[in-house]
Amino acid sequence: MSTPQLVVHHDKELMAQAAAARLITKIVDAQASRGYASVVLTGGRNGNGLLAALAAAPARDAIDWGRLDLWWGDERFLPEGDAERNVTQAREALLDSVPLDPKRVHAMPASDGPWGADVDAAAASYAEELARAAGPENHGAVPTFDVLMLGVGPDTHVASLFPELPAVRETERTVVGVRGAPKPPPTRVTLTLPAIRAAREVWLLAAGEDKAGAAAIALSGAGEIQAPAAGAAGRSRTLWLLDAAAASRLPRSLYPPASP
Ligand SMILES: O=C1O[C@H](COP(=O)(O)O)[C@@H](O)[C@H](O)[C@H]1O
Repeated sequence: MSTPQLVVHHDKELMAQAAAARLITKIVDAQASRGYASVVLTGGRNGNGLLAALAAAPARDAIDWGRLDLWWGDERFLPEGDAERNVTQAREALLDSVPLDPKRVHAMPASDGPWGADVDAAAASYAEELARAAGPENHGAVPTFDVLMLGVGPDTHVASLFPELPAVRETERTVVGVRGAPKPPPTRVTLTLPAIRAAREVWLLAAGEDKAGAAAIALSGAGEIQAPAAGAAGRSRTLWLLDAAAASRLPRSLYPPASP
């Protein structure tokens, strides 16, 4: 696993714009070298802010939207079209305004889908969808995502991995159902830490004063069961994208960087 790197922007608007620019470059580079790119989206305010910034960026037209696979890190297990579903919010922020290939948009199941209210069956079906997309080098688990984004919650949760709940302890399955989440809605579907760690790059997004405590805890050596954000890392890069407010309680040894 890679060691976290930090980039701190002045405010959350700038953070969203800079992260969107970074994502455009990543996608364009992956498409140039491999023919397609694979990105995992996050829900939450910071993730949706990034998507809105991407929608407003003229350079978005550099992306070949038809050769982009989109997955989700987690979903609120609600009916299709519910305004609180992460996919609904992503569609509003960006996806409805770009020419994606619908077959490459892998939304997580809804609570009124083929598995009804059975969140475990819904999670298992998403795991199967991921496994079908994985290549032989991925050992049948999940594709090697180019970038996997995670909004960091004020309690250090990422995706729907909440402190101390069973999902954050999962070591075998790639996707699990969550019940009793402390943030509504209580029932969710989430990638697990093993699936997250299969990504080439993991980007953690934290903007706003309410994220300052979470960033400080996760980056100060906390365990992943107590602070799930501490366990999120990419194979080749782990990037924390913060604004100054979210970085305000980081230990001096981490930020600002020591001068030579
Ligand atoms: O519920 C969720 O919350 C987190 C963080 O959201 P934020 O609004 O505090 O930024 C998000 O990462 C996750 O995908 C989402 O389902």
